[in-house]
Amino acid sequence: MGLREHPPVVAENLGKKYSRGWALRDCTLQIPAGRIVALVGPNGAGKSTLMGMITGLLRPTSGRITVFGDVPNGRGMHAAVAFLTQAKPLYPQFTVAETLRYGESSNPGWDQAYAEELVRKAQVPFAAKVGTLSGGQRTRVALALALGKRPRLLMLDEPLADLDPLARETVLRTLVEECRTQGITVLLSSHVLAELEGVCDHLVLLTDGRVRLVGDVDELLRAHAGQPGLERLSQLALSYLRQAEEGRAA
Ligand SMILES: Nc1ncnc2c1ncn2[C@@H]1O[C@H](COP(=O)(O)OP(=O)(O)OP(=O)(O)O)[C@@H](O)[C@H]1O
Repeated sequence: MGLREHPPVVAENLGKKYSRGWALRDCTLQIPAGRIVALVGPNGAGKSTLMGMITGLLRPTSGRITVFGDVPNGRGMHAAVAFLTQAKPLYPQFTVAETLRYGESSNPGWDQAYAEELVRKAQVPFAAKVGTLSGGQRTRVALALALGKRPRLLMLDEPLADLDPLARETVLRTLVEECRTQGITVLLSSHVLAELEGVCDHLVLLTDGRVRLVGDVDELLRAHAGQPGLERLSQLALSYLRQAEEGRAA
């Protein structure tokens, strides 16, 4: 079976236990190709843990995970996956051009022309040192570095958290347009439910290390049709987050 026929992520009874207990338990889900997936859950729900197991940096304690059909081996990320976190590990002393050159030297499938086009679209000067850029500009460079790899799955762990609302909106819109055009599957973790509205077409909602809700947004909304106040993705997610919170308090 080719790369494109395997779903980007398949998890079966996946679990991760740290010294303090289970961070993720009995996680069974598929992330279908081409979707923009919202990964939602309160602090400590297990979102980063799930992403860590997709990258292979974290080993499962139980169950199984495959990424495009392969079991992550911990020896580096799957070539078809790019990962962007809030930390955006860019070298501040590098210029933007040097940063892209670094991307070229460390990624076999690197597309220099595409990465340059993304930087140009963002109007970030190639000669500027990364350390002198604004948060929004740095995010655009980090995004060019991630997309220049030509990934099939792009994972974003709260990458917009340090941006102002306008920059968030611009970066998110650009990102989604780019990924939809290229057919890239996106797994986007965010605490800002409103900004996922109209952007994400699939939802994975975790609470207390368990999958509470998963599926295409259309289908989930249809399944809750007729329930007032559950007409939108953000409302649906909020209602499940509240239920989990109330369950914990009871
Ligand atoms: N290295 C670690 N050692 C011990 N416990 C950990 C470790 N990493 C995460 N945990 C715990 O696992 C649970 C899930 O953490 P995780 O970071 O996956 O949650 P999250 O949903 O990404 O949270 P946030 O929204 O705050 O980023 C938390 O209880 C956390 O304290």
